[in-house]
Amino acid sequence: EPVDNMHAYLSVLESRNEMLGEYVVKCLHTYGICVIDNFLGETKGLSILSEVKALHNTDKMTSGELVNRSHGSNAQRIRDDLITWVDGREPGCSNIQFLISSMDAVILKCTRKLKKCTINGRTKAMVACYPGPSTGYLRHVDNPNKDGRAITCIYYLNKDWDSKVDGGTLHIYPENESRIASIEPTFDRLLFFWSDRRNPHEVMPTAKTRYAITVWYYDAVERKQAVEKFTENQKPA
Ligand SMILES: COc1ccc2cc(-c3cnc(C(=O)NCC(=O)O)c(O)c3)ccc2c1
Ligand SMILES: [Mn+2]
Repeated sequence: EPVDNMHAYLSVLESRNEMLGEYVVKCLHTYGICVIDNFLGETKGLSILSEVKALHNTDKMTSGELVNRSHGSNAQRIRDDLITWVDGREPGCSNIQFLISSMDAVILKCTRKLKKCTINGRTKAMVACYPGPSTGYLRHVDNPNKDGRAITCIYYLNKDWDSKVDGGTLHIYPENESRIASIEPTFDRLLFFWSDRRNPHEVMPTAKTRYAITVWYYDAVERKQAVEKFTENQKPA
């Protein structure tokens, strides 16, 4: 019966998220990085990709440019990605919303098992496009100054991507490690890594358009302190 099938489907999904959560926790504790391939499957991945392309083609994305102010006028471009923030309820973003819920479902299975961090919230989803050709994004740390972000979660949407030809590899330089993690932004790939100084990383120049959707998960304690500090600084003297 359809209801029984739905129950069966949901229990399979539940146990898959349980298994994925275990894997993510183990990888983060061991390497600080975790890659899951074939996260949502071809059909769902393609429907998310079509929504992202629509955002790009209807000029919903703006330059995330973070110009290096210290260079003044001859500002050196650090990155040339286009971005837009979505919470998933916008029209034409229902598949992006499904992705965000799927990311949340895995993180929910991790949060009790992660040592020294309690995940209690997240940012909206940042839909990013590195337009080919692009300079990529110079080496940086997502959260260098304790703004509350604990885990970076990136979903890649690039079909038939060959980094030897197309570039766009994400290099992560885990501190205390001599090895570099080279992650190709391939279709339906999900990546987690600690957002703080443990994981400096950079996006190599890309020859063609490169799409990704990123969500940052907050650590409850660090986020509370960051918000308190921010509001403290906002109070008139
Ligand atoms: C204040 O407004 C903003 C707006 C957008 C922002 C975007 C980033 C960001 C950080 N990291 C990456 C990255 O590492 N991508 C790795 C990959 O795509 O494989 C990336 O693409 C984008 C950081 C700060 C921002 C601040
Ligand atoms: Mn980053």
